[in-house]
Amino acid sequence: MEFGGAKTAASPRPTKTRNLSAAPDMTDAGQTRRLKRAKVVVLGGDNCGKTALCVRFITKRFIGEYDHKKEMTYRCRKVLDKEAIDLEILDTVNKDSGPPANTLESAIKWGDGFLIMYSVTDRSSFQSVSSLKRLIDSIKQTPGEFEELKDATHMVPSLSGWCRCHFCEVSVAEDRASVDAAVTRLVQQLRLEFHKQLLVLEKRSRVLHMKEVLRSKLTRSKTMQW
Ligand SMILES: Nc1nc2c(ncn2[C@@H]2O[C@H](COP(=O)(O)OP(=O)(O)OP(=O)(O)O)[C@@H](O)[C@H]2O)c(=O)[nH]1
Repeated sequence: MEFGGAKTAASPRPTKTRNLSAAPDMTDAGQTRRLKRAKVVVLGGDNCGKTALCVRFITKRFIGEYDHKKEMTYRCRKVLDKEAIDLEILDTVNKDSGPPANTLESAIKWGDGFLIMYSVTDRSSFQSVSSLKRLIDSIKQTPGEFEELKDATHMVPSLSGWCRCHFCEVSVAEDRASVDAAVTRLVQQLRLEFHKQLLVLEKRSRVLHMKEVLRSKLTRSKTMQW
């Protein structure tokens, strides 16, 4: 999970899909033991730059104004850290009163990884970071450390540690590399998680295999006694 400030110096889902470059589950590693696809959800307050970030990442361009009233899923194939990955990036809409809770919840259920954005020129967007992280933690059952936050609510490094998120400072307008770095960092974390899950699955299947071998040996020796 990532969160970041922007604007200066950071399914089955019924959404429109825009395929801006090429084609894309965590579980689909094939035999190559690598993460081939990932679903990323971009979250954040109103006008904090979510669409700008998605468009910048995919097309490399910053166009300034974005006609964006509905959530949109972008698909692209990217080579990040020298490995190709098919990404589905869901750009959520957060107009004024915010999206209906069920829309946000289903977006979070759908996603593998999350970019929570805020704008350094909009304090309220920064304040919404913690509620978004709480929502992700409750839906994905990931650990948060909210009870430890005391007076440091407005300090970014504290919020980053408190949220257990990596923090990136991004300028979508002026620094494309910072956008790529933020997404790459998220994909690195997803790859790490994927490999952890793979190891757990392999361990489980080895245990099951050993149990099966032992059971068949025991059955055979009983048969011989009879
Ligand atoms: N100066 C500057 N402006 C930015 C940056 N990123 C986005 N903006 C501007 O901020 C405004 C909002 O950007 P959007 O990408 O539409 O924000 P959003 O979060 O998708 O907006 P909604 O989903 O409609 O709430 C636009 O006018 C962008 O041009 C940035 O890095 N620097």
